[in-house]
Amino acid sequence: MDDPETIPMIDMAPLLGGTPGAAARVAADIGAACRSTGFFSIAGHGIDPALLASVYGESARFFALPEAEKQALAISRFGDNRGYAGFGSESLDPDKPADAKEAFNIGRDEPPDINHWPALPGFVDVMSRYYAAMRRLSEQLHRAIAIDLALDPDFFARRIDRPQATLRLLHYPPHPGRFDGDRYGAGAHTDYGNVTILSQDMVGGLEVRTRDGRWIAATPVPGTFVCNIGDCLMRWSNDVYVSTPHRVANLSGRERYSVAFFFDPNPDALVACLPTCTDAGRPARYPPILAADYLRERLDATYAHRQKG
Ligand SMILES: O=C(O)CCC(=O)C(=O)O
Ligand SMILES: [Fe+2]
Repeated sequence: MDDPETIPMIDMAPLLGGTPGAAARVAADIGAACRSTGFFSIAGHGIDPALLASVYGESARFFALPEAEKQALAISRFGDNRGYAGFGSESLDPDKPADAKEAFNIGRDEPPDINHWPALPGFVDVMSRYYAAMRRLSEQLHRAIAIDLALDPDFFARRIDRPQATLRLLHYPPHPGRFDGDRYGAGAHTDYGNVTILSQDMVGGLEVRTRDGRWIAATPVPGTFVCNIGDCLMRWSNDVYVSTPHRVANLSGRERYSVAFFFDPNPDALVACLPTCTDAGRPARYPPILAADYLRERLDATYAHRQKG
């Protein structure tokens, strides 16, 4: 479990329907991963494979739309982190050239639904169902995290019931030109929120940096998701959990599609050092901050169009 070379595979089924003892063991496994590499894969998660297949189908249809139709939905037109991010609009690693990818972001769709949807029949229904399923899974992960951190198992529940969660469809064309180690599909970065749940196709290309600085492949495994801790939960847990750099290089010569779900707390959740993550030898390292302010800070650093001056 603590081998920094591999991303552990955790069967979530006992957490969802097992005895309290079995659930506690899953929580402990998740916690061990969150403390070491900050990455783990999950099986037994209960997500319908047919729904996931539909998400990939709709995603491919969306990215195949004419450029003008996609640009009409550009995030930069709306400024609310929803919509289309075209090639060159984003540098996850600000020291590198823009990422070789395009993306489409969907935020919470409870009324009023302020997402910028493409005119594709079926798209909204599929994405809304997947968003809801990912939200439930994120809540279950937070319950496990609370158990692992010796908090009330429901500690996070009322802090994540209006989450700032984003479903993000991603498309990486074959890497442009010869790979020179400079331009990535997604430059090295950490995620911003609490947890990310990622589905990737079988093409591969996601890499994770180990604690000792080497990059290891997060090899695709059918029917599973890759989960990782983001900076917000690292801060909340006083660095007990780690948010780990990762990147994507699509050197396969094929198109790569992935689907990320970034789950961040309620805007008004106070991210203040968790009581069980501090003691005399480990004072709180960060001042409290509202989750909305923290997320805004981090997004501003990524999107060129948000940068002022
Ligand atoms: O596409 C992937 O496999 C990972 C994407 C990612 O890390 C991100 O968008 O934050
Ligand atoms: Fe990421």
